[in-house]
Amino acid sequence: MKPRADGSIPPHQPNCFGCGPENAAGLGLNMHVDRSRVRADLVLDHRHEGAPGFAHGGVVASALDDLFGGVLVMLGRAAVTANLSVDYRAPALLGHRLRLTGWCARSDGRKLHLQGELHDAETLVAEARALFISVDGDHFQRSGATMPEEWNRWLAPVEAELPPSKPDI
Ligand SMILES: CCCCCCCCCCCC(=O)SCCNC(=O)CCNC(=O)[C@H](O)C(C)(C)COP(=O)(O)OP(=O)(O)OC[C@H]1O[C@@H](n2cnc3c(N)ncnc32)[C@H](O)[C@@H]1OP(=O)(O)O
Repeated sequence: MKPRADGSIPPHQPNCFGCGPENAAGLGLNMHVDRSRVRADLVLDHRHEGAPGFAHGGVVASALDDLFGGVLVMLGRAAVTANLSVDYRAPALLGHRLRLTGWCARSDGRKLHLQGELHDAETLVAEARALFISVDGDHFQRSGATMPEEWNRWLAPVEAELPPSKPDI
């Protein structure tokens, strides 16, 4: 799995909660590569509500987690979230166009240290740090479900160091 020629990132799989177009309960993220970052716009609605008019914090965390899944595609690494930390800086308002940005701060063997931000125009709404751990195909066999064809190439183990990247926002 890799970004398309136009920089857009294909869904992890059609039913992915974050980016799958066939998941009616999903967030419908459309991600794209912008230099060494991944970006996506997100408009949340009443399905995602916590306090009246505000997005649920868990939904914000899910969006950032899946955005990191887009960074994995950009990097060509198959990995899973080991740790995700979110600082909520301002309420995420329903109906507003929110912008997600994610990048790889550094890698250390199997460990990928990813960072991301969520903005509403110029307002920083949330920032996240995550530890992802590279995995191979055996990790996903445990569900017993059929893996998407395009994951096969992605799931080859990779140990090489990745160059650091920083956001430009
Ligand atoms: C196609 C795919 C794409 C999939 C993309 C699909 C869509 C993307 C969606 C977003 C991503 C998700 O939600 S993923 C779903 C949520 N995540 C999961 O289900 C993962 C569940 N956890 C696991 O399966 C496991 O714990 C792993 C794979 C993360 C690690 O297990 P392991 O492989 O046995 O490795 P282990 O030896 O424990 O750890 C390796 C090193 O990492 C460190 N380490 C491990 N966990 C942590 C931790 N929480 N905090 C600090 N450090 C940690 C260890 O100390 C060790 O350091 P050292 O001793 O080497 O120094």
